[in-house]
Amino acid sequence: MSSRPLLELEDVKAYYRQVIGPWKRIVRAVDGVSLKIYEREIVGIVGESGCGKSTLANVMMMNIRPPLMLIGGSIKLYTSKGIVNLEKYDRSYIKSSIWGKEIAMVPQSALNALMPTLKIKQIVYDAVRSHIPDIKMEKVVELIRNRFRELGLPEIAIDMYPFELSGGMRQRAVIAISTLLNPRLLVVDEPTSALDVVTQKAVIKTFKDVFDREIIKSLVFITHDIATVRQIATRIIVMYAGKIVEDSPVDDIINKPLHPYSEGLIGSVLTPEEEVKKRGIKYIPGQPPDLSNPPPGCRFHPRCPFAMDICRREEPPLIQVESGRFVSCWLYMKK
Ligand SMILES: Nc1ncnc2c1ncn2[C@@H]1O[C@H](COP(=O)(O)OP(=O)(O)OP(=O)(O)O)[C@@H](O)[C@H]1O
Repeated sequence: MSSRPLLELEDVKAYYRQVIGPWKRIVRAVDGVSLKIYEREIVGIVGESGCGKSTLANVMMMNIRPPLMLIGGSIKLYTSKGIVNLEKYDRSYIKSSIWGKEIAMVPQSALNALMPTLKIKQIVYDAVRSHIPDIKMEKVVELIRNRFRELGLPEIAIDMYPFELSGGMRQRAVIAISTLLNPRLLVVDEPTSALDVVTQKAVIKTFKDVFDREIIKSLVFITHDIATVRQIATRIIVMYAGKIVEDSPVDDIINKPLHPYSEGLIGSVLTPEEEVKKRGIKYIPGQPPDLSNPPPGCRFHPRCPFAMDICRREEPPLIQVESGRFVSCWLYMKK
């Protein structure tokens, strides 16, 4: 990992406005998140369903549409031409100048979102034209052919319809397509959840290839599946109820998680793994809070076996406790 940042979020708050019949409520899906993604790293963002991972992915892309609202904070992208504060630009500028070229995303639904009536090359042509309006089909086909060849995908797939490809091949094609213009940062949301274990490995290998061949500089991999992400990530960020609770290098967090929630999460899903098995299965009692009415203080305190008075009253800041390790927990604050 280099120390050159690619993306920096500072105190970002992104909330949904929900209207259910006569009731209105605000869901605080991303609530005061600060993080940096550096060049040449693969960052896994993990947490239970509903903790705000997909919302954070959309915030990183500045893909914010109602009912999601950006309430505050800054999203700084370090591009090849300088720093761009994404929150200051409108959607059309971001779409034409940033997406695909500087930062690209494979959303959760990508596997099924490919238009079934169009061949892969036509889908790619339409997508690339939204970034480069005057590009010719021949040029796009040449780009896809080269990229498919580079990533070991069969070139024949370019002339096929999405339904003619297997799930794994479709996901690998999506990776090839989304990195066609060599974006510096690729953000992927649950890219392997719908796939069987063997196919997951092939998809992970494709991510490794785009990273190792420096087609992209860095990768953000969002998932609830720690077992998969640990095969590829260099750093893990754990989210709980719209906030970051821990940010640590992958081996450190697996061997010695700092936050009680990280320990519970890793212990509940990675128990076949030697280093985790020694600590035993950790069960986290209770449910994550309703994000329209989160508890005061630390949001994890109602489920935390170590909760103290201060945890019920005051929100813990995210502090550095060791080199490269950050945690948001009062247990680590010096008295
Ligand atoms: N379009 C929406 N309108 C209102 N609330 C939403 C919307 N999308 C998500 N939410 C709420 O925002 C919170 C965070 O959701 P988000 O999808 O970001 O979590 P997640 O960690 O990605 O979950 P999953 O793993 O299930 O996709 C949840 O409480 C969810 O119900």
